[in-house]
Amino acid sequence: MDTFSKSVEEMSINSEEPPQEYVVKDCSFGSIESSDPSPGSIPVIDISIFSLSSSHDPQEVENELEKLRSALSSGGCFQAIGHGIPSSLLDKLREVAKKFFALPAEEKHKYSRAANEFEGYGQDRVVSEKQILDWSSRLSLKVFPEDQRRLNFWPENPSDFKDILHEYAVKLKGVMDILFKAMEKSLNLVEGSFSSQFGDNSLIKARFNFYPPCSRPDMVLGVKAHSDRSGATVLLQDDEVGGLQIFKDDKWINVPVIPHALVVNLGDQMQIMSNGIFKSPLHRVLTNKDKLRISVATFNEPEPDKEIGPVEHLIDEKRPRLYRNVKNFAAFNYECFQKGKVALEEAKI
Ligand SMILES: O=C(O)CCC(=O)C(=O)O
Ligand SMILES: [Fe+2]
Repeated sequence: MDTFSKSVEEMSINSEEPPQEYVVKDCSFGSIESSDPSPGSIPVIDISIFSLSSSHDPQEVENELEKLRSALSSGGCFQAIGHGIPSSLLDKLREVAKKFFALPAEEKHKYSRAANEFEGYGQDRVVSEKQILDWSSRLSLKVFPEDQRRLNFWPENPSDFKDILHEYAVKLKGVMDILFKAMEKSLNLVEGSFSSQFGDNSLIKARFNFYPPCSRPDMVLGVKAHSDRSGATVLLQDDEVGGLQIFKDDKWINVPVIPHALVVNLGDQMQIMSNGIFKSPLHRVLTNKDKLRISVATFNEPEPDKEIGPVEHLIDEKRPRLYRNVKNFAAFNYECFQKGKVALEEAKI
């Protein structure tokens, strides 16, 4: 068996030196050591204030909307508290994820992803020989629309995996709705300016990330620097182990672990819809020598066939249209990636 087909889980158990394919050589966004270890400036926003049932003072709401607008137009990222998803459910979601990744390899391979597909269990999609591989395994599942679920990829073991993911996804959809309304309000847009662009059958995809310990955290990344191709991404981090970093003001900033907060970062499609006002941040994940890390990312994407583009109200002489309309951005993004191009740049006018 060549090193290429060995899983990171296997290599981690044997404390193997990572093969060349995993070693980050020339990173155009700064080397791994260039990380700024100082506590960063990722804002924490109490989003309970944005919910319909909230009876807060209008000035207080206004202040929080301003905080949201500022977070999304600078770093493109914040930590949401007051989201209303019970802590016990978040703990259970991390628990079923841990149990799944702890299964024997043969058991997990029942859910293996086909080479050219995104759903299922596996590692990076390899598109070029020069590609540096991520030190992680993933399980990707489409959760909405519900009738598009491919349940053969949803683990039978642990037996409560499906129910817990479903319960989380339903609650998360509610959180996303609140967030989109707040984002629209924060830019004085009419309700639906962003959300209606997603269509009635918008997608929510979940990605369970597993980062086993790595003997060379100085040379290998859990996930290479990337921006998400989603509209918005909500991430449940590990409750103990950090590693996620956001590129902000030309520095890598650590996203602190707040066990029951949800990290919200925008994806490329919201940068397009907001005509570049909101940012889709570059982010990456460091590896850890001793501890494994788990995260669950959920991506909200427009219906693939729906054309999206900058909201008219955000285009004027001072801020001319930056992006053209695009559709099926996920496929477009993948195509660009294969050609070594950046999708967001290619969508520019
Ligand atoms: O594991 C994390 O903290 C981030 C994962 C991520 O960026 C992704 O799945 O797109
Ligand atoms: Fe990401």
